[in-house]
Amino acid sequence: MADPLIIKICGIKTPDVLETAIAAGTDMVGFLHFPRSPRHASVDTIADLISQARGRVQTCVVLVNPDNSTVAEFAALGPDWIQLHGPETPHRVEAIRAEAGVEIIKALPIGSAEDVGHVSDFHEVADRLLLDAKPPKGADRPGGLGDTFDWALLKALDPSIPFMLSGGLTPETVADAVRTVRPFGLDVSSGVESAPGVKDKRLIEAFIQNARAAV
Ligand SMILES: O=C(O)c1ccccc1NCC(=O)[C@H](O)[C@H](O)COP(=O)(O)O
Repeated sequence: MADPLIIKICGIKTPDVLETAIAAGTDMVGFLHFPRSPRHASVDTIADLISQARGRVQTCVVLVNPDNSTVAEFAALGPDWIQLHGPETPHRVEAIRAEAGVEIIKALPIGSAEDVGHVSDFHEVADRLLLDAKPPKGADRPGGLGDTFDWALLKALDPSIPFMLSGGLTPETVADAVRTVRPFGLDVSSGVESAPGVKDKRLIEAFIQNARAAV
């Protein structure tokens, strides 16, 4: 039997959307703290959402290049994961992992063969890797842009490195992504929204259903 596919619905900021994602069968949920994002949630909101999700699905707080006090503040809320979605170096990821005492997902931007070459630098220092589309120059945030990258670039990746796939996935494209790329997990944000930051129940359900049917 194939390993179960791990699905993470990212950028949840309200209790009702959290309930929708859990009922639809997600494995993980992501809460984002980055004020420039349409998916930004305050510390208090994230604390409440983590409490609501605890013991039901895995929770992940997404941070961008956080300082030590920010890491400590969010680690104290008791998420299962902290996702680092900025330009953190391998050394910094390792330090945050030790400091937080929480498992770490490192998101890595992929836009070229050179980017694929850097993935192995993070294999030992993070608990999971998330490969996402590299944002265009001048983008106001490093993720959640709904852009896809060229999955063929991943043919050059060391096959012993497991990863989650992200970047522009939608209910229409997710089955192809699962069959073509064979990631152990998926992450989605824009593709399950009706407008930036507004999650859509039917899109969440369709995404999860189509992803699981493709395994
Ligand atoms: O979603 C954001 O606005 C965001 C902002 C800053 C850092 C990370 C962000 N998103 C993190 C994610 O894990 C997204 O789900 C991932 O980039 C995929 O997004 P999308 O292409 O919209 O599905």
